[in-house]
Amino acid sequence: MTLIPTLTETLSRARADLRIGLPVVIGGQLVAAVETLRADRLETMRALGPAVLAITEPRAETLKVRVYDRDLARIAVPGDADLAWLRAVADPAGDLMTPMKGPFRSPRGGDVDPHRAGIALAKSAQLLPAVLVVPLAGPAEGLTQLSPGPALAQMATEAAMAPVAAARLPLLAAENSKLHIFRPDNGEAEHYAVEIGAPSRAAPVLARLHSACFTGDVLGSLKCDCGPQLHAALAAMGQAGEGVLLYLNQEGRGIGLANKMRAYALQNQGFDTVEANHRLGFEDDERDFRIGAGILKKMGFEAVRLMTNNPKKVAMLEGHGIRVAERVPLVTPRNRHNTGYLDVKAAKSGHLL
Ligand SMILES: Nc1nc2c(ncn2[C@@H]2O[C@H](COP(=O)(O)OP(=O)(O)OP(=O)(O)O)[C@@H](O)[C@H]2O)c(=O)[nH]1
Ligand SMILES: [Zn+2]
Repeated sequence: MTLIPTLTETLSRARADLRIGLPVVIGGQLVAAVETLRADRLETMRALGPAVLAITEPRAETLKVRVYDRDLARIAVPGDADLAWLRAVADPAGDLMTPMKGPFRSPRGGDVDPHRAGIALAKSAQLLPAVLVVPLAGPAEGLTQLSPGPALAQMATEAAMAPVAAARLPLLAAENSKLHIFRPDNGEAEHYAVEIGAPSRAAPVLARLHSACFTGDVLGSLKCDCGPQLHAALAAMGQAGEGVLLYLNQEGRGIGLANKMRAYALQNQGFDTVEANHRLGFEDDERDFRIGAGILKKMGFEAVRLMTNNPKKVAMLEGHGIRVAERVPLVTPRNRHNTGYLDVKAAKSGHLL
């Protein structure tokens, strides 16, 4: 029994630090998220040594920055660059109005795991994936400290998840329903499971893995198909008398609502849903599907009849120990606002629509 924080707990602190604008120390480097960095902290950091801005490969592609480190790129921060310059590299909002002017100088060689761990933390904090990295010579009192290798390994490991509470919850679609709450031990968002009826654990259960969409699920946005899919899935389970719907808090395919709104703003400039994610520096889909598989297993389900049009969800579930006995299509009506989005999902993401 010890009071010293575990690596998972330290990572959770580091994520919170980046969100509020505090740098963290990763492998002797001071690392700060560009999105939340304050001007006075930037000054303090720059006084310590040569500053490097680390961005992801998709963002580097947009900015025509050389990528020497596979999934990430480094830019030497010019002497006269201020916070606005850093933000313009990180945030594509102004790319078309005021394009960033290169050429960018890209350092090579050396250990980039601190940069990589910093970007992974920024992503998991749902910030723009861009971090400022400055070498640190002396001690850094009060700052969270991490070793890059173990930090990266831990972040790639499946989060432990525990059931927290459950209660009966009569729904319009099915009066005999129960809501279960699951909490990951890494400080990330809780996820929910709606259990309808009393499905047998011995046969494939009618299931839906639904990713949170505040705009579609709550506001009735016409830009996507999420709201109608959520209600159609619950209605189908109500009609069948049983089923399980996981409501996974992976808003915006895992990038968070703020970044999804940045992506929508880019879509208003003419980019499609996949291009917008890339310009922001994200992959098309940043969701961790092990979470859904883990919750199903925790609830005692081994096989599902999965309501989805996304073949990747089927493959991911099968890859993580849940047998998909059948794929049940979940096609909802098109409208003039979502038809382009649905076409792009079919063309670029392999959705069967
Ligand atoms: N980044 C981003 N996320 C979006 C956009 N439109 C919708 N989303 C998110 O996409 C996710 C859709 O999730 P799902 O409906 O579960 O997944 P799906 O991969 O489309 O697959 P199925 O609906 O099962 O066929 C939600 O988290 C939405 O918030 C967008 O333009 N950009
Ligand atoms: Zn949606």
